[in-house]
Amino acid sequence: MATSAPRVVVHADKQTLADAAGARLVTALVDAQTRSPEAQVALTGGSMGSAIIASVLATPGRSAVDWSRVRVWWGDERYLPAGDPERNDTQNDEAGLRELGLDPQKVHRVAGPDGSDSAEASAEAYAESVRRHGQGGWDVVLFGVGPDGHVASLFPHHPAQRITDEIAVAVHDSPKPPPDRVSLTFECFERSREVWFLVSGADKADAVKAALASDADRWDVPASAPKGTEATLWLLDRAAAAELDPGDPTA
Ligand SMILES: O=C(O)[C@H](O)[C@@H](O)[C@H](O)[C@H](O)COP(=O)(O)O
Repeated sequence: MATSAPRVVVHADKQTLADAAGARLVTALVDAQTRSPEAQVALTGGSMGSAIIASVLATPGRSAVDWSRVRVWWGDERYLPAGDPERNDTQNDEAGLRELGLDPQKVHRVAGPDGSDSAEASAEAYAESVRRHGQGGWDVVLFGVGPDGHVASLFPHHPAQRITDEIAVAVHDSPKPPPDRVSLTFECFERSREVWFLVSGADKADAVKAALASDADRWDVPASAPKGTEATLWLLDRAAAAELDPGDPTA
């Protein structure tokens, strides 16, 4: 599948980055709804995953989106009971997701131990939901990036990232707590029109540099792998961009 080369956009600070990405997301969803009846977005956990939702909520133009026609997914989820404060969806809810006017039937949450027998069963059920309701692929996939270069719950040198021919996988022994997670796979992310990495802070600067290196290997730096078919955007604040070479064509 054709992929789009990464492009870097640097904002002054974390709040500006979140606000610009929030406005960008509103526009992307309006565009998606002019192409097809439903827009499909995959959200992320972590600090930027919540920050962009809070910014969308504060964007005046958000009413231009028909939120009842947006399908929401998560690139990964921590395998914890519904409502657990450590779950990505709970954190997104607290940031304002519930206030957007989404149709709860179209908000696809990953089952935790209260709704599935195992992380494997949860991953299989999630994959089935994607097959049933996400056939067209994602309009926008949001990723945070860890200081180790992970995306979603695909970690460097972790066997789960080697799994192909699956839509979603169970992840155990995650180096970032909690240890048990469910993640969409690299293969699944290939079905993305636009992939956006939202990265803030000096502790991420080395990971950003490594992911954008022309010889980056996904086994070492998972964030180097996902690419959109139409756009691959690295949306950074200045601190996260600090290690990029100003002469770099992507910078
Ligand atoms: O479950 C998670 O923790 C996330 O899905 C993870 O992939 C996150 O997005 C990155 O670790 C960045 O997190 P921060 O933005 O908090 O650094």
